[in-house]
Amino acid sequence: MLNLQQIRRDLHRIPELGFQEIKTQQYLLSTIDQIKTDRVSVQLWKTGILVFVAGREPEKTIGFRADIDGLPITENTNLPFSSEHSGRMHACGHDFHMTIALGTLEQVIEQPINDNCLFVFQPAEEGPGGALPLLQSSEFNKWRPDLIFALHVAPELPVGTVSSKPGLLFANTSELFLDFIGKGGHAAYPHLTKDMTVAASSFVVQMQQIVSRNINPLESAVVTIGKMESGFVQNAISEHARLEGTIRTQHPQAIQTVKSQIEKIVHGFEIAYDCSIQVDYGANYYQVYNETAFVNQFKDMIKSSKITYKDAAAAMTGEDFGYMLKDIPGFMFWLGVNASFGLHHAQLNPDEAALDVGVEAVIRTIQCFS
Ligand SMILES: CC(=O)N[C@@H](CCC[C@H](N)C(=O)O)C(=O)O
Repeated sequence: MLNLQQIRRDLHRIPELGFQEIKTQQYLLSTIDQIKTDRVSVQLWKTGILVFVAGREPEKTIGFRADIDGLPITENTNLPFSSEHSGRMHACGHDFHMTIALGTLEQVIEQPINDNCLFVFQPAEEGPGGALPLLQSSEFNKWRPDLIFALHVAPELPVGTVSSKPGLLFANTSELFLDFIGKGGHAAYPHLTKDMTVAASSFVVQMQQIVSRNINPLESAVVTIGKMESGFVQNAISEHARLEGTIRTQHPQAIQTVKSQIEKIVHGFEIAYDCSIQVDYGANYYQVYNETAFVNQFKDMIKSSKITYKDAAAAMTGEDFGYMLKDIPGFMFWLGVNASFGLHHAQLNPDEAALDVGVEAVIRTIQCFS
């Protein structure tokens, strides 16, 4: 029997960024090898893995997706199994998602169900996005599921709890990268330079009015700059600044509204600061929109188990799983992991007691839809 706590800790030590999940893929493959039988077929897709388990009397294929990448965050938990990869951390719980998928896979192999199951270990959820190219791949389409679901850890929910809602669960997103190019020089001669620290700082503040003045107050949108870089030394004026952020909206079309406002501000700043500004929107994710019938069936099934069900509110998090739900019926739910620090925090430390709850919720969901 797989030791899920050990697996989670092993995976936690080796976080890798999107499409660089080489060690993670190796680790997953060797674990799958330990439990594989002749019912099981394994297919690699880039740094991800697809595992197909043939059912006893299959009428359809049920998919479960687990994302496998880490984040460019330096871990600060002091855990004995902290990240061994400098500047990388499983700060979004994907180590939990993978472990729960493996634990469920083991159970489905040991006690096969009627329908086929597809376990999707998907790379690059945090960026640049693995779900969309995977959906279009021949590897995925060979075993294309008839329905698919996924979970995400929720630090604010107690262990033993799951949560979901019909309709919109996660937002539409777009990454945002802005490069400001001006003219550097001595700190004492600002009049001879085009100072990109001042331009970029002012841009961050100006952008905060986009949502409040352009989005219907009854709808939601977020513009966040998570990273700001400028200059080399305290006594020189910076000729290059870079802002990295993300746009989130409740409605798909509102992403365009925000982008077009950003472009207007860019144009004004190029004139006002006599500089050039390059805009790159990086990866864009479609909203996670849950099918009502699946969520209701899931809710009823959970209520008949020891796990607690809570109705969720929509969140402004993003997920490229939204692309899968755009094409394939299904849903996503939150799994409580009771942690004091939230997702994307360097001190995130989910409670490992949630691993067994996750496996139970996933196996019950597969059985419920089979
Ligand atoms: C669940 C979660 O935290 N997902 C990420 C997805 C990132 C999408 C992309 N890199 C972006 O920032 O727009 C999130 O940050 O919500």
